[in-house]
Amino acid sequence: MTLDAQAPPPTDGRSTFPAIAEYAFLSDCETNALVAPSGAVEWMCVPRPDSPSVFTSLLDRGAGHFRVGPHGVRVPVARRYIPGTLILETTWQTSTGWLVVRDAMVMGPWHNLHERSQTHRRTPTDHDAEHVLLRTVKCVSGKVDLEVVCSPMSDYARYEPDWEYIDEGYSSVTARTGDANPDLRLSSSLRFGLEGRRAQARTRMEEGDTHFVALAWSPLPAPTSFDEAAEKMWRTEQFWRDWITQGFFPDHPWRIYLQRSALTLKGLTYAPSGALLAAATTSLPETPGGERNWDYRYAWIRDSTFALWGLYTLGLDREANDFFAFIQDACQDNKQLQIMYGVDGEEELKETELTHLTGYEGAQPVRVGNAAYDQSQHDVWGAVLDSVYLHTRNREQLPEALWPVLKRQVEEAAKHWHLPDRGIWEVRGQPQHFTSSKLMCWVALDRGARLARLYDEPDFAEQWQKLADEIHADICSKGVDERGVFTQRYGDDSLDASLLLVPLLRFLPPDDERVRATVRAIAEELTEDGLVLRYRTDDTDDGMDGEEGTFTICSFWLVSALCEIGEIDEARTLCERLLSFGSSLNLYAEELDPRTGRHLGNFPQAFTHLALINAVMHVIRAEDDPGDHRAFRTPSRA
Ligand SMILES: OC[C@H]1O[C@H](O[C@H]2O[C@H](CO)[C@@H](O)[C@H](O)[C@H]2O)[C@H](O)[C@@H](O)[C@@H]1O
Repeated sequence: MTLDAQAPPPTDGRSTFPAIAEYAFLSDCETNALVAPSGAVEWMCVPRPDSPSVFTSLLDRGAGHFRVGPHGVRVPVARRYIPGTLILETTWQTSTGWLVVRDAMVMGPWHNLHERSQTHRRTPTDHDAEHVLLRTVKCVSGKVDLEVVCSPMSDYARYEPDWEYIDEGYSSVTARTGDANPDLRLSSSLRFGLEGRRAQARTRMEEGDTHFVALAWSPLPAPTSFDEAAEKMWRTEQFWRDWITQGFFPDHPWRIYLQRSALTLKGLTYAPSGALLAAATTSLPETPGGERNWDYRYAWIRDSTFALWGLYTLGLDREANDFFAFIQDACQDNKQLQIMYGVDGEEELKETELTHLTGYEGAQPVRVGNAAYDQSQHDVWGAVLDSVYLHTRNREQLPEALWPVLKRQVEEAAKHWHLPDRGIWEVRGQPQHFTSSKLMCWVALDRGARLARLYDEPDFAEQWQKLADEIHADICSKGVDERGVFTQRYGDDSLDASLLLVPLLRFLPPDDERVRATVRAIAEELTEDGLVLRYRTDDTDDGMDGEEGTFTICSFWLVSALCEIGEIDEARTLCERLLSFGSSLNLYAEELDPRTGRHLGNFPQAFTHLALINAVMHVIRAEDDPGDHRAFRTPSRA
């Protein structure tokens, strides 16, 4: 694809792509966007987060962007989120003045007042996405030349939209985007010129001047004046602050990391259905220039239920209701639970390659869809059962309509636990007897039996408990090597970081020698510069070539597991190090290169943020109660 002149290419061999961790994440809990430090939105998919993208510079420098910033300056002096929100504030200094830009995806009041929503399946709340990306600008000192360039390319940059003016003036324009995306409407206090595939505006701002630019993709009204824009920005700020205020955050220097992770997880929800996305992007490479590039814009049962665990730990439990309703929808008419779905419950996520895109720094292929959707992964039933048990026990309230669905999941685990599968890491090699898959089947039977007791079904409770004990014994005899370390798969001594879940899911108590041996072996033998790999790619047939970075969820799991076995100082040191690797906005991708600190893989990733919450809370609670380092129990794991 030809380079769109969004920035002159560097002449010194540097990448033209921002580092993955430099992107800011915006969301309205319906769709999301990534903003580069230059002020360019380089990734946005509308109307859904898994729709074709309309700005795709993230994956190809010539594939569309939307920039608001000063003319001639590409690097801001500061970027931050307005505290407690997903509103980005970028401060610019030029040779003549200072400019502050705020970016948000607008949240407004519930708007389906006279007719019901076509998209929302969950119980209406007081708020709803307004389908507007809003950018407000203020010159705070001197004079600054402001530049706006909106250059969308719809359908993953396969289609160049036509721009046209909406009325007699210059301030409202529409991009006709073809069939794959809704038309885009741009309204502003500025005057647009239409130049080929771009709508652009330029003006000289003086101290105290304000402007706004709003990009809308639905018939909902966008602001028509700066005052209206400021009011929408304020409402959005209130929405996020009200949400975060429902949580419990310890008075601790690490509070900001917890809040940012919670906000990121909330931003990865898809409110209309209750789904949670694994990440906002597709195909950000796990290996620089490599082929381990996947589409994460879907709802994995595993990632989602773990995310609910993270939110729950902070007292944020309302998202669970919507997700359980999503699962109930997915299983209606006795359908089998899949390991993942589209955000509106789509069952088929056919994987294809977008060969017209260069890929991030040349990493190909760029994939959309995910062929893992029809894999058998035997952790799925335990993930759901554990999540429901966690919420049920502590609310003392049983989700009755869900009980028949849950019973079926326990039965599935009972039927399949002894068979090989693709495992928690979704390997594309041959199915194996993965120990962590069997561990999660034990979780399904164990939590199923506990729930059956709560539902007063003693026969099921007894039958499931018996099988849980059998699986437990099987794992302890075949999934442990002669050193007493839990191994990746039966009959093989390879290590796997998913076995850090053994203490976290209460399979064995933390003072069991096998737990200590496993945690120590992973800490010492499955790390690169102290950060944890999922597994060694040379002893695991995952169907791919090349190496991968350290998997950050696993590094945070190690922090939690070290706390469990009483190694609090080591846990704190590792946690501090991991927190220092966060982006300047405290966001995380899937993986880290421990030598360079470079983030790799999709971004921002729910897995990493949910594990950060659990790790940080483990350390904080262990510090609060030094006499009993094992005082912390995740709520369901007593
Ligand atoms: O390792 C190959 C697999 O990588 C992806 O899976 C990973 O991401 C999922 C979503 O966060 C997560 O649930 C899983 O545990 C991870 O291994 C990819 O989605 C797969 O298609 C691919 O086979």
